[in-house]
Amino acid sequence: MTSQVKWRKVIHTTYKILPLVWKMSPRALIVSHIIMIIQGCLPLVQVYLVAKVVGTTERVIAGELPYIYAVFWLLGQVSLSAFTSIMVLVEQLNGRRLGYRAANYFEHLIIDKTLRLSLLEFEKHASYDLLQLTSGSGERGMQMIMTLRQMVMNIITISGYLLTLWYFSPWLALFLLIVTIPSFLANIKQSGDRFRLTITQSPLMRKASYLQQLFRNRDAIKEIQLFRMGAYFKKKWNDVYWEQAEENMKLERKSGIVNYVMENIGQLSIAGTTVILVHIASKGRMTIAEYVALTIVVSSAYALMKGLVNYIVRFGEDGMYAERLFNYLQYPESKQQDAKLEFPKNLTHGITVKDLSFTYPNRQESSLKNVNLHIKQGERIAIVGDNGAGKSTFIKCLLGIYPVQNGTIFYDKTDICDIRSDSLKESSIAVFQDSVRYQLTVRENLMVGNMDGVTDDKRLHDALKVVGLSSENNSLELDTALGHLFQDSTDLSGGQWQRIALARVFIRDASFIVFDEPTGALDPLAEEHIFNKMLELTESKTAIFISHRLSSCIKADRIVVFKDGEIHEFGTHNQLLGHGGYYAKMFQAQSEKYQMQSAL
Ligand SMILES: Nc1ncnc2c1ncn2[C@@H]1O[C@H](COP(=O)(O)OP(=O)(O)OP(=O)(O)O)[C@@H](O)[C@H]1O
Repeated sequence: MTSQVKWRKVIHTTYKILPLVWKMSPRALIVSHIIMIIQGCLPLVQVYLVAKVVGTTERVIAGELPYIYAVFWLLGQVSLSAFTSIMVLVEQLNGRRLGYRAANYFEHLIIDKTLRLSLLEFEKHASYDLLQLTSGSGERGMQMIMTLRQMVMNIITISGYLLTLWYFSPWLALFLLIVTIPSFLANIKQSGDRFRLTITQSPLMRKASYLQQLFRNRDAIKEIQLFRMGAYFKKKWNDVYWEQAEENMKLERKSGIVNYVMENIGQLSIAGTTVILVHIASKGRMTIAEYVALTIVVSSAYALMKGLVNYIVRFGEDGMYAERLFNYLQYPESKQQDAKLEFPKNLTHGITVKDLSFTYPNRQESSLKNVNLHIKQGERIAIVGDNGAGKSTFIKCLLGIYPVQNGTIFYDKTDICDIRSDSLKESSIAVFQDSVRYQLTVRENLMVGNMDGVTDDKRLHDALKVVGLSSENNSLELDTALGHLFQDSTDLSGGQWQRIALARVFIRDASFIVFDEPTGALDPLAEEHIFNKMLELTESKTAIFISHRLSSCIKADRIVVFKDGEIHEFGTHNQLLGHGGYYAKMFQAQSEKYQMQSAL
């Protein structure tokens, strides 16, 4: 993102935002504009009333008018002030309402867009940053509209003031306009500096906030205390904090001096204008009442013009932030969005992978290289291999989480690229080693497996029973809130959270099931029990298990060994042992470990 306010972009963003705001709440926008016009005219009426009060009082003192006339105009002034306050209140409430709606509406746009983006986009640093930067951009967009409104309101009032001054002397109006120019230029310059600093500081701010958050995260605190890293992280945060604060203070000092000079120039300008007024009055071309009213006009017009400059600057800054929202919304979407076909209802032929290669966006080397594999319908495949061999990447491609870059994947005869994304997700289910621990109820955590089955308590209880979380003596209630973030919630152990994730599979009728090391935190008996249940469940289904515990893989129909992104070996357990290759070596190493442990 550019670190300068680009006015062409700001205007472009305004064009895009205005129709959205209109769509959100036309009534609130109309009300807002009517109030804006009224508010823009009120200061002129105020000046008129001041002139009337002073003029009438003068004549009352001179005995030309009865006392009641002065009271009448004073009452007019009080009524106007009450009316102005009501307008301000109505506008504040209306503005708030528009603000809430806008924040909500823009957040909907961001969430919907996020759901349509391929996960691969988030692997790219740039798009991840972009998502981070969208936070608050909706509010900035709304702020832009409100600022624009304020600008128009100021322009209406200023025009009225300038016309009034012009009526008495065009020089008055021109002088006032000219003296605002330095303040305008200084403000634009300051705004550019401020915006540039915010953008260049953004990585620093994120780092400071990350380090600060470490001290607010339960798991991180555990490690920090245990490894006595507190002082180190605190110093790291402190350094980043002050680096950022020093830069801010430097800019604030500079701005403070410029503002001081501008303020004094402003006061001198008002004094200069008043001298012109005195000169005109001395020529007998205005009354005392007009003189008083015009001095108010001069100081109010100057203040409003200064305000206008600030609004213009803020408008530019908000526009640049709001532009991020549109950048994000324009991000290329997953190609899967255009796919039209359904996932084959009952797989008959199975899954065929041809020459599949995959490279992560931020890496040079491919994580999958020309993978070829046919998985028959109803086959249970175990995938094994070293860390980083490409197992998870492979199944993410199979599940359509990552788009196919090179090669093809067929479900029966249908190319994965032609299968509608929601149909693919409906027909498959996967449990990962790092499943999300939703800080919600047990029921909601299970819902992730099957939204429709959420009211079928028996089915949910049965699933909990299979994974050992519901027994006659000790049962997890479906409406128990889980986690540690909210009051009255119960946290689970790592293994119990894994069981929750596994239970999702047992409430879903998917034809293709994937387990990506989801049993690492289970005790051996539970793992054996759940593994047998998984085999039962997947009896006639196509399933893939990724596991580092080779003893669990023996029962699989076939084992695929991944090495450096390629299929190194595949066959049944006995075939691979007989082959005496990498699998046999790994199996031997694990068996020896168990034998040694049992000998001890
Ligand atoms: N998001 C990512 N961005 C860049 N590279 C990645 C990403 N995820 C994985 N990789 C790289 O791709 C390769 C394959 O990773 P993958 O996660 O598929 O391995 P794995 O076999 O599942 O490993 P493990 O057994 O440790 O889970 C590794 O070299 C890894 O560093």
